[in-house]
Amino acid sequence: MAKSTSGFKNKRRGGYRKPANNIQTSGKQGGSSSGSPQFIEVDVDRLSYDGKGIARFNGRACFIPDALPGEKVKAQITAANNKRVEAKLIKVLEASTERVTPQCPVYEECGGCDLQHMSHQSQIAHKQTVVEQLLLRGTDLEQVSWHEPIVSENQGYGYRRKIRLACYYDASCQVLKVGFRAARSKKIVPVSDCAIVTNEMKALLKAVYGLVEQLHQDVTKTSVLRQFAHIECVADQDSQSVCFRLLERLPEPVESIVSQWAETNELNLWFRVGNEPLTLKRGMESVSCLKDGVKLAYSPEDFLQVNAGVNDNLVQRVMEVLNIQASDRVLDLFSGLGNFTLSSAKRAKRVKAVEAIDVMVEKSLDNARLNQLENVDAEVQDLFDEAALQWLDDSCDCLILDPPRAGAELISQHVGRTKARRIAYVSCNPQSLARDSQWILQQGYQLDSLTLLDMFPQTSHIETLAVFTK
Ligand SMILES: C[S@@+](CC[C@H](N)C(=O)[O-])C[C@H]1O[C@@H](n2cnc3c(N)ncnc32)[C@H](O)[C@@H]1O
Repeated sequence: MAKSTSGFKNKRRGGYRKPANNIQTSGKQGGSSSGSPQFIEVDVDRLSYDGKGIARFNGRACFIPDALPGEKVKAQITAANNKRVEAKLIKVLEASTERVTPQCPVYEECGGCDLQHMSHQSQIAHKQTVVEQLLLRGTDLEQVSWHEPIVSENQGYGYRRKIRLACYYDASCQVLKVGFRAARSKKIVPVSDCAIVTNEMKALLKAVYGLVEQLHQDVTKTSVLRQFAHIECVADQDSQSVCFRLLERLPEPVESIVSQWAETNELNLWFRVGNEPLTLKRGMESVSCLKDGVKLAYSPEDFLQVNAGVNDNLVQRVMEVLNIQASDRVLDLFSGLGNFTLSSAKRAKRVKAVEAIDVMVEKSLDNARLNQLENVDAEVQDLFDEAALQWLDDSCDCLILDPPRAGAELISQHVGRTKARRIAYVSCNPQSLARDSQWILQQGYQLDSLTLLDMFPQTSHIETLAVFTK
């Protein structure tokens, strides 16, 4: 793979996130006392959990995005306090063998990815190390055992099937800007050549930018272009959908330009205007198909796992490790549209799906009907609320947990009450996973295995499957 060894430009031009712990952004401790920029040359020793290179500088940890362990780099200090220094990469002086050339033409500006400069294999190894360190630190475990990771194809490119495009009408140049936000900034970066999206999404992006161009020609009223808040796009082999999130309804002639555009590109077209309900203007709800034949209907605004290939393998792996028997009751918590519910229902006696959003609960029941599954119950519950514990006692043989980043602390604290023999915990935050694992272990479960899920390659987001048994 091609290596980029020098002249690596700063990719954080768009802005700088002021660190929380009272860090100075003036020259007092970080820059020179005159306030002029301070450049340093340092050796990078390791990566932080969120993928920044860490070096030592004057006895403090110095965090440098885009730098890799084993590299000597020139960096510019952007902020500092007594404990830590923040710096931006100016130049790689000696490159790591793990450094690769990012495929995306807008990688340096866009806030979407932060690890494209690291080989795909090293990203996976790094993420595995982070999970292991956090688990060993946060629990009484002395070692953990790993399954083969579930790896994204194509070296971790071309996988993302769902994106949200930010929109901003720039009155100074009378232009509607559409794209991803730059890192820690409101600036919008056009992403017509985004390298991490699916081929179908690439085609859809081309179509969206074509529509934006047409609107600039046909719609002269700025009051119309201001109405675009954001655009949700979903595109994979199964279907392509777009949802325009609008502040106010578009005038009829403009709406018909958009409808005609959707017709020409054979897209499912949705609008959400202000707080009004989501409406399907053209086409139909999308349906995603899993390997085991399960069909999942969804709209572009629903939570959908962004990496279809990894998700499909994940669902099958969860089914395997839970080893669901025909007499089993399965409890699927944080169930969304029923991604795990339906495959479980094909194997189990009965499945109960629990989720906070009522629309998702309704859709999971619709999805059960779509798959002719009659053994699914679904209900709305806030699983961070003590009231959710009332029905936990002796509720299942197998438990699936797939919480948001905050994790599932309350449920983990009481998980023994479910009487589950096996637990599959799908985590998108290794810190909450480590905390919750300790609660689960304290109730007599053992951690059987971990699987690194390469759900978000080229980014520092970490997804893991942890399997507990009793
Ligand atoms: C990571 S998603 C997983 C969804 C689903 N399991 C899937 O694979 O598509 C987390 C889900 O938890 C739901 N959720 C978030 N907070 C919740 C809460 N406090 N109680 C119950 N569900 C919640 C979200 O609405 C979302 O559907």
